[in-house]
Amino acid sequence: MCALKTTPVTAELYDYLIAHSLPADGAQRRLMERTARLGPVARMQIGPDEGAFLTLLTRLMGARRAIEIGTFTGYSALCIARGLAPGGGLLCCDVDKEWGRIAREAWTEAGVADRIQLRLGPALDTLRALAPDPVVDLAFIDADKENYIAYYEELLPRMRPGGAVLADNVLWRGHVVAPVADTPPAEVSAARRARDADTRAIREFNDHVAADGRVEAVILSIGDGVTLIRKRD
Ligand SMILES: C[S@@+](CC[C@H](N)C(=O)[O-])C[C@H]1O[C@@H](n2cnc3c(N)ncnc32)[C@H](O)[C@@H]1O
Repeated sequence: MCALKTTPVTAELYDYLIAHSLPADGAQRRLMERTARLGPVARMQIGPDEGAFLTLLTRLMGARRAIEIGTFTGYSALCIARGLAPGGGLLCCDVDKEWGRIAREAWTEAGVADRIQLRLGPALDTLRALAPDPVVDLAFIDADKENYIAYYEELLPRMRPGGAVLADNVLWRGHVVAPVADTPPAEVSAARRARDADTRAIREFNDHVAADGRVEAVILSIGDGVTLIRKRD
């Protein structure tokens, strides 16, 4: 085991790091408030710290072509769009029309709607329909966990050398290191079975990326864990 060098984040420390990071603008704050009113499902939205990270990384890379898998009400997309180079564009993939409506309203309010295209439908279909050319600068995977490897395998050939794929929830609230039964007892609830299936999918994804010689990657303990994956030159 390695010596633990990561500072555990308390609620107070979390507020502190948000207060000392690139602040959310008015449109981003209003979208977070609008999403919070949806109830427990709002948990799916990334936090403002991860949002600031997405904006800065997009800007640092000078990204012009970006893809997002899993858009929900549009917050992470807004963060990426905010960092795009002039003339850049973001293709968003999701299946939910109502959340897409909220996202489009927020993007319009933020003045970035002209940079974002939302495709409603299974993201794998959307990705497979894209040209195979390696032109994408940045991709963000944050949708159904069982398809993470499939999304990654569709995205990677389309990334430019040096391009970055980011994957969210790779620590899965710590379940990646918790025991998961391969054949759960009959009394285990459907919710628990779904969570275990997602845990297995995330573990397989993490193993897949770590063993992939085409890329170099680091897992960052931001939010629920984000892997930053760079396609080798
Ligand atoms: C965790 S949420 C995304 C949160 C978003 N990135 C944010 O920070 O606000 C996951 C999203 O993936 C979408 N999703 C689930 N399965 C999908 C699929 N097969 N194709 C496209 N989107 C899917 C869901 O509708 C949901 O909006």
